[in-house]
Amino acid sequence: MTQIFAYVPFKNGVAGDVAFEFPGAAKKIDAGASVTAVVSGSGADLEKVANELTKVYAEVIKIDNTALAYPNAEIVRKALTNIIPADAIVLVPHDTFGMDLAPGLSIKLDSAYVADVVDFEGMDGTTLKLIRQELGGAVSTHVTCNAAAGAVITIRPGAFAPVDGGASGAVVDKSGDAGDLSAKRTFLEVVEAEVGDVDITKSDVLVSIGRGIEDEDNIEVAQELADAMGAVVSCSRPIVDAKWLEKSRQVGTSGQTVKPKVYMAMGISGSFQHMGGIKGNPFIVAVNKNPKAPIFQVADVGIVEDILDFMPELQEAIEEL
Ligand SMILES: Cc1cc2nc3c(=O)[nH]c(=O)nc-3n(C[C@H](O)[C@H](O)[C@H](O)COP(=O)(O)OP(=O)(O)OC[C@H]3O[C@@H](n4cnc5c(N)ncnc54)[C@H](O)[C@@H]3O)c2cc1C
Repeated sequence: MTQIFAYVPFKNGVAGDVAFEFPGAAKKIDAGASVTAVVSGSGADLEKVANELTKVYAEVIKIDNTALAYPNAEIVRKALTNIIPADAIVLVPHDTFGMDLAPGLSIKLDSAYVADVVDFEGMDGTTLKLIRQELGGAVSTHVTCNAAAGAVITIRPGAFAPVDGGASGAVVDKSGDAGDLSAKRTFLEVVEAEVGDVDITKSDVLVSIGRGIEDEDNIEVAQELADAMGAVVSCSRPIVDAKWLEKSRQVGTSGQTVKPKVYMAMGISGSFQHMGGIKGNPFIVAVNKNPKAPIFQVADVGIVEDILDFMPELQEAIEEL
C-alpha cells in the first residue's frame, strides 16, 4: 500500500486551506493509500492545528520544537528527513514556503521531485501519473514519475476539492525523532504587509483589473464601475509593479487572499499565482479579448470583449436599473 505524507503549514494556529485539499489529492494517487499529516511548530498553536487535522486524517504526526516555531525550510527539511520514510510519497503545498522546502527534501530523501501538480491519474505499479499546467495554464501536460524510491510533489493550492471531516484520527508525537535542528539560516522578524486605503479582503464584490487595463488613466473606468456596483477595485501584480495601484490591492500568492462573493476579472489572464489568492469559490465573471485566456477555464461567466468597451456599458446599465 502506498504511504502518503502531507506536510501541512499553518499560521496563528490555523492550518492552511491546502490541508483539507491533500486528502482528495492522495485519493487520486491511490484510493487505498494511508495518508498521514505532518505538522511542525511549537507550543499551543501546533497542538491546536494537530488536533484540528485529526478530523480529516487518520494519523497526524506532530514535531514540537522551539527551533520550528518559525517555518524555516532548512530546519523543517532536517526534521522531515529524519521522520518520513525514504520511499514515501510526500505532498507539499506549491507556495513560497513549499517551493523552498520541497526540492531539497527530495534530494535528502533521494526520491523523485515533481512541482506544481494540479491532478493525478493514479499509480501504475511504481509509476505515478500526474498532470501539470504550463505556459500560464494554456497547456496541460501529462507526465509520469518513477516513485519506486518515493516522490516529493508540490500541489497547487485550490486544485483539489477540500474535504470536510471524514476521520477521527490520532496525534502521534515524533518530536523526539527530529534529530539535530541547528541551521545556517536564521529567522529575524516578520514584516507585516502594508495596509492601504481600502481592505480588499473584506469586500463582497471585487472589480479586479489586470494588464488588459492598458493605461493608468483607464483605472478610473474600473473605479466608476466599482462605485456603481458598490464594489472595490483590486488588481493583478503587473498593475502594482507598474505602481498604478498600491500593493494592498494586489490579489494573489504574493498579494492578498480574498474571499468575495463576486469576482469580476477584467483583462486578467488567470495565472495560478493570481488565482491562488481567490478563495471561497466566488462567482467569477471574466472579460478578456482573448477567447483562449486560461481564466475562462474557471470563470462562471466568460465574455470575450474589450474591457474598455465593456466596463462603461455595464456601469451605464447598472445606473439605469
Ligand atoms: C513568485 C511569483 C509571485 C507572483 N504573485 C502574483 C500575485 O500575487 N498576483 C498576481 O496577479 N500575479 C502574480 N505573479 C505574476 C503572475 O505570474 C502573472 O504574470 C500575472 O498574474 C499576470 O497578470 P495579468 O493577468 O494582469 O497579465 P497578463 O497575463 O499579461 O494578462 C493580461 C490579459 O488581458 C487581456 N487583455 C489585454 N487587453 C485587453 C482588453 N483591452 N480587454 C480585455 N482583455 C484584454 C489579455 O488577453 C490577457 O489575457 C507572480 C509571479 C511570480 C513569479
